[in-house]
Amino acid sequence: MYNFIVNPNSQSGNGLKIWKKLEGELINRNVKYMVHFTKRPKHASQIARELTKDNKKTTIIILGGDGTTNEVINGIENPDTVTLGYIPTGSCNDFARGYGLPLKPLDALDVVLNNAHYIRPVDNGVVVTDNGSTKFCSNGGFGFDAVISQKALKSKLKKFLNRIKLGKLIYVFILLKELFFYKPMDATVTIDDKTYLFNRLYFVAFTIHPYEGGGMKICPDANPFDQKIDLCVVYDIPKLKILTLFPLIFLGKHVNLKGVKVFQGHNATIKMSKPTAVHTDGESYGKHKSLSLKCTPDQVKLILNK
Ligand SMILES: Nc1ncnc2c1ncn2[C@@H]1O[C@H](COP(=O)(O)OP(=O)(O)OP(=O)(O)O)[C@@H](O)[C@H]1O
Repeated sequence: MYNFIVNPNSQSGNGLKIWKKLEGELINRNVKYMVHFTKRPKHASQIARELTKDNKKTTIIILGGDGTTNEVINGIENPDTVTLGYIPTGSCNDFARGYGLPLKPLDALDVVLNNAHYIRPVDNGVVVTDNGSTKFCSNGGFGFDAVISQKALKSKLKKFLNRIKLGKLIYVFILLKELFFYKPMDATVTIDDKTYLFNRLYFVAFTIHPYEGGGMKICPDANPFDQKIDLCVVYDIPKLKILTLFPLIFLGKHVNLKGVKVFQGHNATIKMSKPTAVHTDGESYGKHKSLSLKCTPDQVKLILNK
């Protein structure tokens, strides 16, 4: 039996339309399922908690964007009893990209339902701050990239752009506006006991798989099965050069440029000279001065395309 957690509001309301199409397919194929609609932010965590609290084997299929996937991961009580499937209906869908899953919902449903798939334990990260911790399944950011993501979440323009299937453009608009005001800061980054000092740091992106922000290969060599966190630090670059950097990130060609450093490790600690924005999977995690990162030892299993 499949438990579908559906965010009808993903991609600014398209989630519901997509679910209706998929539900027709489930009925045609005589598939046994239950559907649980999310009714508000964080509700996906609550649903996932309810579905997994009794330690029985459960299959959960997420229909939503990266934010919904983050909420489900954070709600699951006993990760090793859970098999996850994923139908991307968000505006970024980096989780699907990171695991080579189809971006078209009907094709993604096919991966879940057909026997031509395999199931593998996958990495999830955890961010620990002074105020608590949260898990992430794709990526996060500390600094300027988190400012962009937090502003995008509040943007009314995002809704409009999603409606005309250009949701990703919002990040370009906000980048251009916020870059003008952003003040880079000093920071230290410690990876597996080695500490690096950065001046004029813009942001540290941290990832499980290569993708962030709707297809940017921010850490091209990240491997979602290696129990390591990958980091990309951007620092000490003139602001105008940052603009030329972003198109290169889509191709993963930024990593050897001056002002960009990529790292990989089991543990990382980042300390900023002042509190700054944090995002996890595109969702806001407030402002912090320091945080630590690692992969969770307990892994969920994910249905993957052969
Ligand atoms: N019924 C609902 N009404 C309003 N918001 C909801 C509802 N259900 C979930 N949400 C919120 O919707 C937000 C966006 O969801 P999600 O990230 O899945 O889609 P997206 O923003 O379109 O995709 P992406 O993260 O890939 O850009 C999440 O923060 C979630 O908490």
